Amino acid sequence: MCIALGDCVPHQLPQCFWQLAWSLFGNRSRSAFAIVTRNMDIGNTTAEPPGDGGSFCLPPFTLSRLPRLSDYLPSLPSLPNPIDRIPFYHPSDGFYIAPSDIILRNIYFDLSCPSLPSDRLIAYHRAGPRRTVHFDPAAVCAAIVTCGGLCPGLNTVIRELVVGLWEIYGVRNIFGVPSGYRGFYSADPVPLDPKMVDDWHKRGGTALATSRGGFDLRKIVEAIERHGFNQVYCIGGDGTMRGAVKIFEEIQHRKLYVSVTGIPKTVDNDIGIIDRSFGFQTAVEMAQQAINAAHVEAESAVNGIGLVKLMGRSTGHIALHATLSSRDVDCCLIPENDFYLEGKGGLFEFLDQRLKQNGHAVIVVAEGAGQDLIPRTDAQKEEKDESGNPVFLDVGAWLKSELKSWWELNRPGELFTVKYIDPTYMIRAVPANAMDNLYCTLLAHSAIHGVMAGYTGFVSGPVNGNYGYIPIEEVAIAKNLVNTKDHKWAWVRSVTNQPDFLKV
Ligand SMILES: Nc1ncnc2c1ncn2[C@@H]1O[C@H](COP(=O)(O)OP(=O)(O)OP(=O)(O)O)[C@@H](O)[C@H]1O
Ligand SMILES: O=P(O)(O)OC[C@H]1O[C@](O)(CO)[C@@H](O)[C@@H]1O
Ligand SMILES: [Mg+2]
Repeated sequence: MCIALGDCVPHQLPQCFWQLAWSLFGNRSRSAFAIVTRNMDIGNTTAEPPGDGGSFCLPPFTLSRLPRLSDYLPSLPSLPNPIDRIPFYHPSDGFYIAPSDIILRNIYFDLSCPSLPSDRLIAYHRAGPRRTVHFDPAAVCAAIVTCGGLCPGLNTVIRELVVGLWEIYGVRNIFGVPSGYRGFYSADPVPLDPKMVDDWHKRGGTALATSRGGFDLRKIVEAIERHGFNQVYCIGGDGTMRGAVKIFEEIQHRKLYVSVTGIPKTVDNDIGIIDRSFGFQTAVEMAQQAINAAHVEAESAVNGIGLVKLMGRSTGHIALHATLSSRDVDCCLIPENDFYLEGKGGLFEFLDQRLKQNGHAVIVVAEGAGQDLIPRTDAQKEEKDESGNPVFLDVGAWLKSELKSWWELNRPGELFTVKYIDPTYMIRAVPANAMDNLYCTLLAHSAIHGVMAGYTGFVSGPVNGNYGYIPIEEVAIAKNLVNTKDHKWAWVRSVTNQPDFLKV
């Protein structure tokens, strides 16, 4: 648990902190509280919880340093935020975010640990408009690019970048880069304005088009210079973020007056640090429709199995969340948890029991699960897509065929059917739902505020519900895997009663 205290005098902190903490949360022993003051004193206090009997000391938090254009361009213009002049906003006290406003990466701690690991004590700058900006709106030339696979909400982010830049900051030169990173050097930029993007949030896909591969750093940076772009918004997944890191580093190396920001996108929800990626909720909702259909098909057959393959290259978040929200699933297979088919504790034994009990069963499998079980040629082992991601074999089709062989061998002549549903692209090609649209708007506007304030090489995103600015390198390497040792996975197993697939 963490509390941010606004205007406390540091020496009064323990007293007022506990009063506030206790008024809010009551007597919860072993909760960790970080102390944050306006003058950037962070943590490092010893306080005794009333009635708890113990005392503890939180080490200081480390504020993750955000790159700024002023790191290498010392004489940038410093201008009042144009929001001051917009009648809708009336910026009041507390409207602008100060450099001392931070958010915490972790908000729970185990105080019984002898020393808290420093990588858990990280803080980030809070996202939002700053009092001064380092770009004159009239001189801004913004580029927006979408890379990697589709994800619900891509068009909303583009729309909100255009509308936010135009309406909030008065920027008039905004361009879409067609077809992903390769479009910087192989296509003409498309001018964008609010009228043109007006209904894009209602459309699936990306109106700018996307692609994999084609990352030629020299050509991309030369194109940025040639077109005069000074703000580059890269919307994409982990690969896109790694590419954005390289673009940012090269721009820094060349000392260019160009700010680069990443807006994390991935339907798989495999990007770390941020709470979740946009479009994920929408994808889970769509996945549930496929599970419903599989359940109806399975229930309506004799010894029916409904099999649904969902996206999730290296993570099973979609499968897990769709399973938990559906409650019709008998077994959820994800890449983070190996499984096996035959023998004691295997999938077949489990399904045999379920069919005897219920007459039907539903299996959800993430596309990256069980890949090591599927026989493949040497060429197939080496296959990669244009971005270098491994190409998977169809686990659903393989499982369907294995299930049929198993049944024919063990219960020949008895009725049995497997209905395989593959909604892979359907769950990501749809427009974002209401909550994802809202999320996309906040992401886009946070990114704009950070860029206008002169930050660069950063990603904006929600961390424990608060929007922050995170150095892009950190996001590019942070992976969000399903933790099969935590409560959520235990919850899946308790809902499905599926085996743990730990061979005994
Ligand atoms: N290490 C890297 N360095 C530079 N560019 C990269 C790197 N990895 C990927 N890219 C580029 O980023 C773009 C998108 O990468 P990729 O196809 O892996 O999708 P992604 O951004 O990870 O999104 P998703 O996985 O959600 O579909 C591609 O143009 C690819 O060439
Ligand atoms: O067929 P495509 O467009 O390469 O995308 C497939 C991949 O993209 C994702 O949707 C996102 O990375 C993965 O779940 C999936 O493996
Ligand atoms: Mg990726």
